[in-house]
Amino acid sequence: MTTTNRILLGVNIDHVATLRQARGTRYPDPVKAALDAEQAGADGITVHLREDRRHIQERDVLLLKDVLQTRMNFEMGVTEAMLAFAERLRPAHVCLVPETRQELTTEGGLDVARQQARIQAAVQRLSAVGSEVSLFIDADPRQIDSAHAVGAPAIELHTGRYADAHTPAEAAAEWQRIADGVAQGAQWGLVVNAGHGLNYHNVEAIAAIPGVNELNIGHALVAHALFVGFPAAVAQMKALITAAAQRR
Ligand SMILES: CC(=O)[C@@H](O)[C@H](O)COP(=O)(O)O
Ligand SMILES: NCC(=O)COP(=O)(O)O
Repeated sequence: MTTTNRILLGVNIDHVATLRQARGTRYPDPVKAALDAEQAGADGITVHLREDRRHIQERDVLLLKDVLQTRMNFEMGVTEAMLAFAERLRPAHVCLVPETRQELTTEGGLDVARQQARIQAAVQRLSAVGSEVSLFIDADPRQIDSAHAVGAPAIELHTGRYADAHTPAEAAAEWQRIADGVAQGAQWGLVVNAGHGLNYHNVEAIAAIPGVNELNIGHALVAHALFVGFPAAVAQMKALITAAAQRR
């Protein structure tokens, strides 16, 4: 496995939009948050255009496409409408995620193993317009093998179960599952990212896993920004993960 001490921070701005949508106002603007995040050290900006449009809107994505100086990581469900939208948008990265309307948040990874043909077709369509396609999956050996089999160049391992662990033993077991998943993905030559539920208290152990390329972090960062401001929240997270990655 080729390892590097460098780790990237993808800042997810969905929940800036959540606050705006709660009142139907023009503020706070996720586009401003994205620009502030870039200035504070974000390596990329992640947005999830959900089918129910509960937070990010098309308007946000189109504006971001024009103004971002880093790169957009566009999260989307695997539907014909979203595929057609992404083909027109041509983001630098697309992350395919599972989506259901009732869920509070993305509760698990994409089941690539059970829908290989459908995911492979999506990977091919998005790769054809120049996007690097990543699959948001659980750190499950079968799903990682399937991600490789369908031709995805990248995966993002779902860290939600690690973040939600109730005991240190449970967290350690989930951490090990993720570390094993990173090693397996790297053996296949995949770019391995991780994210979901990461915060200022639990992120360092994940950032210290050799081979992790990028962490996508949103909810905790936006929450912290309420108290310290968006640039400081991003800078603190970037410093934390950069220092942790030095310990690899
Ligand atoms: C796919 C993922 O983990 C994040 O984008 C997350 O979905 C943030 O948005 P929600 O909280 O709406 O799930
Ligand atoms: N893909 C995970 C992501 O973008 C951010 O998830 P969260 O930090 O908002 O839970």
